[in-house]
Amino acid sequence: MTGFVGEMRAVAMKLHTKEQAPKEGGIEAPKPAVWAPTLKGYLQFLAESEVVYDAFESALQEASHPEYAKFQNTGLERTAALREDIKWMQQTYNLPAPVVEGDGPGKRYALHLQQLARDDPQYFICHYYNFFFAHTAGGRMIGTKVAQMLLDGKDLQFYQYNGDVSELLDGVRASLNELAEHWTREQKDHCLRETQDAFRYSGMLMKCMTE
Ligand code: HEM
Repeated sequence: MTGFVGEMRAVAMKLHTKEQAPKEGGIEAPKPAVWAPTLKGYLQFLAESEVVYDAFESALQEASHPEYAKFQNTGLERTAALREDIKWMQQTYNLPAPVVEGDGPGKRYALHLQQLARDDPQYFICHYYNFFFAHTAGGRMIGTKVAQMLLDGKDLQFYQYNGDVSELLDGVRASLNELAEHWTREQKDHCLRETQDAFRYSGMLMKCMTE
């Protein structure tokens, strides 16, 4: 993959375990014990994720840095789809509305993103790339697995896009590369250094599935 997106991808792939991404993962980790998501936990994960997508999408709309406008209405937005899925899960499985706590992983990440969007565009863009692209790769794999285990194979709106997702991703890759052309080498390195934190925050969200 060319341009700065290629650099961001290479750093992200090294932070995967070999179990997660056998071809490119760089981390040797013991095989996890049986992974057992629950309906309640998965619903919580969707609700926490909605808060995070909303924070990303609102910050991009607000565009406190004008270059964020490139990432408005890309077709990768997920907030509306998540709202539908959350309603569907509650109704179908007769579950209470999930409560998103102020000190939970979704709200904490959202708050952090609001601050980064204002104060540190390179860090914010690093989170944007990792969060939105992870969802279409490993996120989709997890979604398929959970659907088979718990939802009778139901394909949630969260995993469905209007149009060909690989074309949507290519459009965003081109915008990311264009944006980074205006960055110095120091700014690019600064952006890449935030990848680990993007993994850390996403990891906290994913933990909800098994709780
Ligand atoms: C259980 C967790 C995960 C699994 C199983 C997983 C798996 C994968 C796999 C197999 C790929 C390669 C896709 C391909 O190009 O063929 C990938 C790509 C990627 N993953 Fe993950 N991943 C996980 C978690 C994460 C997390 C937490 C992040 C960061 C927040 C992340 C960020 C990315 C990015 C940025 C790519 C590149 C996507 C692209 O080039 O389009 N992944 N993941």
